[in-house]
Amino acid sequence: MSLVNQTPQWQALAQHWERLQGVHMRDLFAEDPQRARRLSGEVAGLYVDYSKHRLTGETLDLLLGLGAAVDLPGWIQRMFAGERINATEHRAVLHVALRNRSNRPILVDGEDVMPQVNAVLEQMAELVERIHSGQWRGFSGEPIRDVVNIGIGGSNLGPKMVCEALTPYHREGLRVHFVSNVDASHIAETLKHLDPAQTLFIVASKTFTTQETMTNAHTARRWLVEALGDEAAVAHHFLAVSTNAEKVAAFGIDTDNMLVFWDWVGGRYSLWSAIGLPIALAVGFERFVELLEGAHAMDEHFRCAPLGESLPALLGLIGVWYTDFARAATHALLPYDQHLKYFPAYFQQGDMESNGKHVTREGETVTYPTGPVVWGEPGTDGQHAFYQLIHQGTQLIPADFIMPLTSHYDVGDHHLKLLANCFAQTEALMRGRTLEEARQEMLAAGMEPAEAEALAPHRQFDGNRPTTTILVDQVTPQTLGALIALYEHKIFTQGIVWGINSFDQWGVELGKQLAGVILEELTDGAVTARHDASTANLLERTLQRRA
Ligand SMILES: O=P(O)(O)OC[C@H]1O[C@](O)(CO)[C@@H](O)[C@@H]1O
Repeated sequence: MSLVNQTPQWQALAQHWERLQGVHMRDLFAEDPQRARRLSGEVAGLYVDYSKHRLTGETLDLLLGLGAAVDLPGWIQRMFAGERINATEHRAVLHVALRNRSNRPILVDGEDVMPQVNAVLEQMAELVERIHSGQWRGFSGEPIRDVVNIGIGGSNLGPKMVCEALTPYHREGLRVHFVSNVDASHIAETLKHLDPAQTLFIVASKTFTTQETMTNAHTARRWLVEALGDEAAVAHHFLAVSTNAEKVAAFGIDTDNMLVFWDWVGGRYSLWSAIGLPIALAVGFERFVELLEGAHAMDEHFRCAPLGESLPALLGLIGVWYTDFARAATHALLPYDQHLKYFPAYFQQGDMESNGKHVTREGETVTYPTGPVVWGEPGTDGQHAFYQLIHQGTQLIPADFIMPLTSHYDVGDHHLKLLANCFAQTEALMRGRTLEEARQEMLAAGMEPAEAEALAPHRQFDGNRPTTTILVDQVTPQTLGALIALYEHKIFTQGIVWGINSFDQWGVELGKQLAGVILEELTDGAVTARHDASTANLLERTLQRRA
């Protein structure tokens, strides 16, 4: 296929944006009392309001036309059918199989993957039971009290985000920690408080070659063996989750203590696999299954709903509208739930590693923006930090507000205040405040007319700033599963529209390769490779100062 921006559907959207950019959402709401009802939907416990967007029925028709032009429905079917849609790595993309609670056969090269998926789930359930019940003993016979997940990127962010999000469901008696950074402070500070005799490490790495993870795993191993005085202790204190049995065995972890997953599970889509073991340990295996169920409900919606009713597809297409036509460079994720504090970081990897691509699947350079910069913080902290720019800055920042209607913490009127803030922000971002409104408010408060006149431009807000509001009754394993799957499929939708491969990550390779060369130089104390003048100078200076 040629570039998507050469299609008539794209051209029509570009012209449509020209016409629509002067239109204010206030007027769209005033013209259509049914707008909020029409532009919202409910799936798998999520209520999604996408009415506060700079779009009309015509915009949606054009966007859906674009989705049809790139054969989005066909690509969805290809993913669910186990086709090798990750062409640069010759892999299927089947995180949906990991949570396929219907057990419908999903074939890769003619083989149903569901029996393997179910076998690992059973293995996880048994392991969790053994650890929770105290049957699993450490080398000196003590039960496990602390679990340390050692992994990075997709082998860290997913389980860490979900464990934090489900804090109200945590079981007593077992603490789960995460170590990812190769910065020694991360592992040193984590281990400082732990008793080796009661600590279990999960070394989580799809490849089992990642420098940071292997370094941390070796440090943990040394710490354990030094404390317990015997290499044999490793078998009692280390589990591995990986696709690479050979490397696991080479590290010294008994492959009986290994949980597998498969090359058709992308790292950033792997929390549903055995990579989710820390989640099952933190909240119990039944809750982990509920998480899978929530995601499965969203998967079924994405697989079966017509594009015009598919919430992930609609959110994806609306995202394309802003990225490519309104030229918004970033997208904010703003969860109004303290325990969703890692949600933006999780989808930084999810979105930016997936859609931060500059060539199409066929290798042609794109001439339109692809994945936006994703960022965010929980409300209300964000309100007191960066919302100023979202309200009155010169950049257009579409933002998602994620709001549970009830809290797990019944404390005074905190939650009402949180709700009020969330709704107030989206209302203010949409409506803004005109110059005249700003003036009148100040005069009504008794301000001198001259001062009111001078201040009015500062207190005026354009509004017309787009937001999506996602409501859940409560953050539960099910609603969280559905929420994550919603975003995964949104990212998929956008990758298909942009014609890119959302499932490889070649962009992280070069840095890794160069780090290998530089590490050797730093270890040997001599700069021998060819570097640019800046890097060479920095390395020389580092070597001198550390000598
Ligand atoms: O699970 P692994 O193989 O250690 O990889 C960790 C992470 O590194 C990356 O390859 C990026 O460097 C991610 O895609 C992945 O999630």
